[in-house]
Amino acid sequence: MGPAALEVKGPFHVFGICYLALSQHHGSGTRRFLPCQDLHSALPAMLDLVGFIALSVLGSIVTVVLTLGKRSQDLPSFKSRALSPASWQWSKVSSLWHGSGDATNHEPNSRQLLGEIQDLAECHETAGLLTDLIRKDGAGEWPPRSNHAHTTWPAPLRAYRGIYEEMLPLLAVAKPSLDDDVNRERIAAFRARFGELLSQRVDLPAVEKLLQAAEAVRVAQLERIVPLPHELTLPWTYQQRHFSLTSDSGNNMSNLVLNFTPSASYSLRINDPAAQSATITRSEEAFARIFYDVEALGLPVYHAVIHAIRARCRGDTVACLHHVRRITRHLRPLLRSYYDRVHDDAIARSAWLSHVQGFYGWGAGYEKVVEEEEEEPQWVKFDGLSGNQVLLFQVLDAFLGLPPYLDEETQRRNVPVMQREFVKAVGKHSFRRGLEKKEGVEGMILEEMGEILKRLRLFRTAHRTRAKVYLTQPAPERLPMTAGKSLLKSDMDTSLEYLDEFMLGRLAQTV
Ligand code: HEM
Repeated sequence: MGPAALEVKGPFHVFGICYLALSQHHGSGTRRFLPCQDLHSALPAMLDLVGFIALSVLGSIVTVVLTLGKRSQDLPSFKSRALSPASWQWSKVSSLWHGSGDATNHEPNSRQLLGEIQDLAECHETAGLLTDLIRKDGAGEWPPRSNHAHTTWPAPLRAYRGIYEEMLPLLAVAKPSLDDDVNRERIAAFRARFGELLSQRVDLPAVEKLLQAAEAVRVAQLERIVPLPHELTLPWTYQQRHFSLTSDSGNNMSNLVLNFTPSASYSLRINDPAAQSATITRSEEAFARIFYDVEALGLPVYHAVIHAIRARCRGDTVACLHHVRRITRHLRPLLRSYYDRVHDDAIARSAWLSHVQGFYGWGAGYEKVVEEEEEEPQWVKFDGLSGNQVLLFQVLDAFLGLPPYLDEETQRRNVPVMQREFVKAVGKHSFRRGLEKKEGVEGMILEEMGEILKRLRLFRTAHRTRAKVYLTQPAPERLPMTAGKSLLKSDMDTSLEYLDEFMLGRLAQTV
């Protein structure tokens, strides 16, 4: 995802709280203030940032509720609904040989896929890790279904939802002001109101008690930069620990995917439909929905990945081919959710940079890093949310034996630990490079994997072009910045060159 505009080094907002089970964001503790000049340049965006905190909090609430309430109900049935792998997968083996294996009508639904994956947990490391990921971070579902029925939430958490609703109209302005005094005044008014509502309505000891009940281990609090109300930072710290993420900025799962209800309606908005144009609100939703769809349509891909690996391990090349073909087939609708939306008609270029991207993209917060040879700790800025955190692409890359796009440190900051482990195991068992036979079923598998690679290259080529179009829209109130790479160079042309290096580099690696 991308770029955006303003570098908010400041507060890091909270959250990725939405994770399903107590996800992340941070917390309280010591904070550093930004240098004045950074704060000054960041002013127009601060409102958004603080607004985002509200959303994050809401997310964390959702997460907590889901964790506490839903797991116990869902997990047993998750198991009982499992299908036997043999019940569907071999129905059209003969057609595979002719490359026409269309098992669409035999594809299990997501409930069945979940059951299948769980049944395989004991059989293969990748299935075991995916099962853990789905059970612990998804409460038995994938993508995680957060509980948006807030009247059912534990009482201490309900206050957050009310505050979100009250603050929503103040989150975004139709036309960002370039006048610093005006912005400063809005920011101060926003924060004052937000702080007032939080301190009046949130029973923090009760919130903490609830969160403590869901957590077994206590760890040291993380340091922060901008002072945020304790009512926000405390729940975030718990979630951050639960998901083993260090970034204060949240991530794709917490800040986007979990804003959808179990029936896939977009629930936690940034732009208030009562106050913003339809173009803005439609663009925001279309953008967010790509990430939700990619994860929802990713489940059969993950299922096919573990089956393909397992089949390969036991030397069953026909089964392996079948599952590799399932991956290719599922990629079509999955990538369509990107292709059909990332254009001006669905996500207006005039709205994206100014009213959508910033909320997701700001890299807020710093991490203290002590290098061996350095006496003084270094402060490393967190990235915001980026498409580079999406599980699906990491799994596909690993399956094809490509090196990870994100380095280990960035993964540790922005990718939940269970997702990291699943991806790592898939990479460990990747077999494409070991396929030598150019004929027979092995040759067909190799060819099919080449098809997946081709689709990935196509996505990366299209993404490079489309991203540039969105990044080059005028947004004078912002500094050049991207979600994944934080503050860029001083002007957009140089910044684009810099970004292009990453995208081009990744394209070159996709072979
Ligand atoms: C208009 C919207 C978007 C823009 C401007 C944009 C921009 C960018 C930029 C500049 C990068 C390279 C820097 C980085 O690593 O963050 C990037 C990486 C990436 N983006 Fe986006 N992005 C957008 C939407 C999306 C969407 C909707 C997806 C997928 C659902 C996505 C998936 C990725 C992935 C997987 C990467 C990592 C590099 C790769 O695998 O090729 N992006 N994006």
